[in-house]
Amino acid sequence: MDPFQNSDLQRRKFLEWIGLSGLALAFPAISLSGCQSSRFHEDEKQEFKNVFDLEGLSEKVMGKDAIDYLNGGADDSKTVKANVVAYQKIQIRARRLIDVSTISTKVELFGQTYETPIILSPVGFQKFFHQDGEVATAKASVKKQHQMIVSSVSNYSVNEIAAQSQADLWFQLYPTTNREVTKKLLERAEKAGCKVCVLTVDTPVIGNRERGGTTLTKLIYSKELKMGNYEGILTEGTGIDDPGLTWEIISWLRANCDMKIVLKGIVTREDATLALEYGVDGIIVSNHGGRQLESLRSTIECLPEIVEEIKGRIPVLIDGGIRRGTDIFKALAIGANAVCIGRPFCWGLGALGQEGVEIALDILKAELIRDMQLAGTPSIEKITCDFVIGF
Ligand SMILES: Cc1cc2nc3c(=O)[nH]c(=O)nc-3n(C[C@H](O)[C@H](O)[C@H](O)COP(=O)(O)O)c2cc1C
Ligand SMILES: CC(C)CC(=O)C(=O)O
Repeated sequence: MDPFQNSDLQRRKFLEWIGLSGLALAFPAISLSGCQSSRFHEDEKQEFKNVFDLEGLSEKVMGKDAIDYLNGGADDSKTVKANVVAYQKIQIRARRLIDVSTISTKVELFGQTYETPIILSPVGFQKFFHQDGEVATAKASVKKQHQMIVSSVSNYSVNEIAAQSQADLWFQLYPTTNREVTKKLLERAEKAGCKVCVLTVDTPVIGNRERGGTTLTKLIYSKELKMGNYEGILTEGTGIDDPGLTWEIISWLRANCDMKIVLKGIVTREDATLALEYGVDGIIVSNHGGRQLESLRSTIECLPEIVEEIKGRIPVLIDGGIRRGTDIFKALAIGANAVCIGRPFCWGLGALGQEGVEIALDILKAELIRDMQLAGTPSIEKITCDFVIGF
């Protein structure tokens, strides 16, 4: 496994891939070497029509282990596919002759206004995709004004990411089997300025990642790709997933941190009810991008019963399979307050570092805005269930 990407190779492969290898000579200023400083010629950016173009490039420049780890799911990846396919079954009901000359994508979550409803899901080990890892992602999220959620198993620590990017981050927590260690993780996140703790509840054990083989285990024990948040605190025998976790964790978190608590991984009405009873601040409808339990429903199929149960009392977010502006539109119409994306921004990161993440975010936001114009919904609040059918 070679975790560190060769930037010159990325540049050469990129130019070959888009059939512009001549540009290397014609535009010496267009450089991929040292991805942090690379800037793309506008014409080159046009080559990325959608996030799948970034996926294509990421497959050319990342190693096989990294691609398998990123794109793989549990067992036969049926739920990975279901997440994507389910959006195609839903259709949009557009309204006509509505002034869409100005579009607002602003949303309010946890008492704060966000420029867009598109949030970056927590994704671990981002240095495996690009040497600048989570710092590149965070810089792109700041520049493009999207919220980023930092994974517990990030390579850069939450503190390093915040310091290098000036981002206001949310922190995703995998509680360890040792509460003293978990407490220190929370302290680190709060010190880095995080106001929201996203507690992932779908990982009592790690799913059967057949496609990636032993890659995830190697990542967890890698000396080169260390897990920054655990530096100096992970004690011998402490598990980073806790099969003994129960709803009791919510009151423990309340007692041990001041962050808002958002549950990530809710897929049923019953657990939405319990989330309300335990007083969490929000939920993310998620099946971990199909990486944990195989044969779960797609998340967009889970959303209606959860929205019905929550009745607007706390924000409901969703992730899994979102690849197009129309997918975002459909999720918002069915009742999500915001959406999160995982693999699409990682394709950008793997392909081009920070610039690639920016391109992925630009593409999805531009698609959403155009779709809102075409559907006749000038603001996010206008996107209601009257605008979709077939869910
Ligand atoms: C490579 C990879 C690593 C992930 N790491 C984490 C993680 O550390 N914590 C977590 O809660 N979810 C993690 N997830 C799940 C994502 O947060 C998210 O739920 C999922 O990627 C959404 O589906 P999508 O990739 O189809 O957009 C990971 C997903 C991927 C693809
Ligand atoms: C299970 C974690 C260690 C990483 C993760 O969330 C993932 O690979 O999906």
